Amino acid sequence: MPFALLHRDGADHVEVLTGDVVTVETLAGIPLEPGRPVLAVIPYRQIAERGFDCVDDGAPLECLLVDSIERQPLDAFPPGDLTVRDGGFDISDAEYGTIVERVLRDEIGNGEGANFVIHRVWNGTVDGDPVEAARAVFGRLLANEQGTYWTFLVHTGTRTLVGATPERHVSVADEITMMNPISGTFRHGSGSILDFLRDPKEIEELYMVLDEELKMMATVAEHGGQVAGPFLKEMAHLTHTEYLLAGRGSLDVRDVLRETMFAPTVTGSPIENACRVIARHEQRGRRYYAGVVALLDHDSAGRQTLDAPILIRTAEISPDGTLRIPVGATLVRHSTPAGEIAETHTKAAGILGAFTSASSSVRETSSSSETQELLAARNVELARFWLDSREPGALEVPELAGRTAVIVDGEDTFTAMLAHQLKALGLGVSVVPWSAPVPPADLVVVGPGPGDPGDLSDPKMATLHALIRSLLDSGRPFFAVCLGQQVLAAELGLSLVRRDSPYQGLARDIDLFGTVRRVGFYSSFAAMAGLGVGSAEAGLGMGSAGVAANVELAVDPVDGLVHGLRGARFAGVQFHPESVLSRDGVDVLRELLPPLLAEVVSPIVSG
Ligand SMILES: C=C(O[C@@H]1C=C(C(=O)O)C=C[C@H]1O)C(=O)O
Ligand SMILES: NC(=O)CC[C@H](N)C(=O)O
Repeated sequence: MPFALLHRDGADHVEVLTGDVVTVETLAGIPLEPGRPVLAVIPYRQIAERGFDCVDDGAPLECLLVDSIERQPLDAFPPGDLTVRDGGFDISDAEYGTIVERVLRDEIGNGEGANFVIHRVWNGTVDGDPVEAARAVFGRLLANEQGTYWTFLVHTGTRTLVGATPERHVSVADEITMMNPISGTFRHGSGSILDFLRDPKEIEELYMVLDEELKMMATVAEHGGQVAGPFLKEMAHLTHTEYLLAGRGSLDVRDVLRETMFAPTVTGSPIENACRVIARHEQRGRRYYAGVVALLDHDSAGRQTLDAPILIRTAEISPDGTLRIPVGATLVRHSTPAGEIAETHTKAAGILGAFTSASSSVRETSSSSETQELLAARNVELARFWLDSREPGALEVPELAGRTAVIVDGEDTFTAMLAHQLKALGLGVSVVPWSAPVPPADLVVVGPGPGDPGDLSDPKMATLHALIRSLLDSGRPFFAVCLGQQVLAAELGLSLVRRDSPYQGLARDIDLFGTVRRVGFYSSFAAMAGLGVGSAEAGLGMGSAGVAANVELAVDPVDGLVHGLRGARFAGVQFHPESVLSRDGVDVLRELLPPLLAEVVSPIVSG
């Protein structure tokens, strides 16, 4: 008989759900009707619905069609007894460390993205009835774990999932959509929480997933939103750092689930390429790891609701007693194999501890005025654009108001954030994929994207080079961001270099055409100023006829790499004005865009 036990978000009770289970192929196939909640167990392979790569292990999308929900007190689920044997990770520490090295060198170092989560699986065998074992563990997690978003047990008849996940993936209630990026992991007893909070790797990791989830929010909360945090997420064995994002949207909750498959905290960014990187380096399916369990329902006013935590810190027990506990770590430019190996052990320890011992000893309260100060300091240099709410029209620029922009997406949904910013400046904005024709607009924006900008055997790069060339030749106004900027620089005759140390998820102050700007980078490549390295104007005699003589470069005085460039009808920046890391991103757009549209007759106006 299928059932689920849910202890949600610190409630004083457990919800006991029963009903029948159906298997569906797609998220759109989840049968959602008023008056009958559905608990859907969504495997990672579902990400193929977005057209993204994954190793297909055939794990089914199962839905519990809920007939009854009963509330029971927490003490109705005491910790129980069980035995686990033959345990160990499927890939050794050494093998995992080798994968970490490879991802840092071949992927992050090569412009494929900023952060990637690679998992490994602790396998064992549970003696006796698997459902009874899962109940015993559920009771132990209720008693011993803390800071969980959901502690739960789902038994679909064919499989049993039991876990204590800290992380809300996405929720919708009262028309408010919320997401909760959690990243940064401190193992209790491993030193000082203050050192953890000051560690640049842990700080940058959280910013990167904040950026990636803001991209998702820009799609699913189209009416705008706000960021709260950072906060500490204190669990029994470890403490994480987190932000909470809230916004207003109007999508069907199944579309919200599809647009957010799956969290960057368990995949990476940019997400589409992260899925390729994961498939390439993991070479096996993820089953339910990094997927979600989702409760879909309607409220008393008939509006849809959704509550969906991420399937991490979750064990799967098969009918034959096979136990799987998958865990992963976020790999970023500062990662070390030893550090990430240790992190997978730390994360496994919470849920594994519930299988191997009835009590949990480690528990710490880390919050203090010092921790609060360190957390608060993290927002000081972030973009107020994403942190504050403002009156409609507050940022409008007269030269841009009423004009149109089309953003060409190079496989990084930073374009959704750019679209928000350009709309705030007054532009009418559309976004098209790089593979589609570019429709008429006053301004073309060539967006960021993963990959090596010089690799013309890559169809995306070839297309973007051709696009930039035709924009240069036609004199149509355009703006280029990151990958777009690299392609633009190459078309202007500058050479591209791979940075010794990637600028993936890095904020810094730069001199941009005479003004100091704090901006965020997500790049491994950059253009090198040809002549006159170190000067702000090195554009003369760069080769490519016609345009080069009038190009102004913003060059880093230390390494001679180009942060930005501009001509009469175009401008490009190597950083991301749309990133939450770019405190001055909107100001840069307000400076660089209006001159591009000066004296241009709108094709819309001229018909
Ligand atoms: C990937 C996992 O956890 C995620 C990754 C974290 C990190 O890298 O610091 C922290 C919390 C989770 O968002 C996992 O538990 O398997
Ligand atoms: N964000 C981007 O556009 C990155 C561009 C390029 N792939 C690099 O890493 O340099």
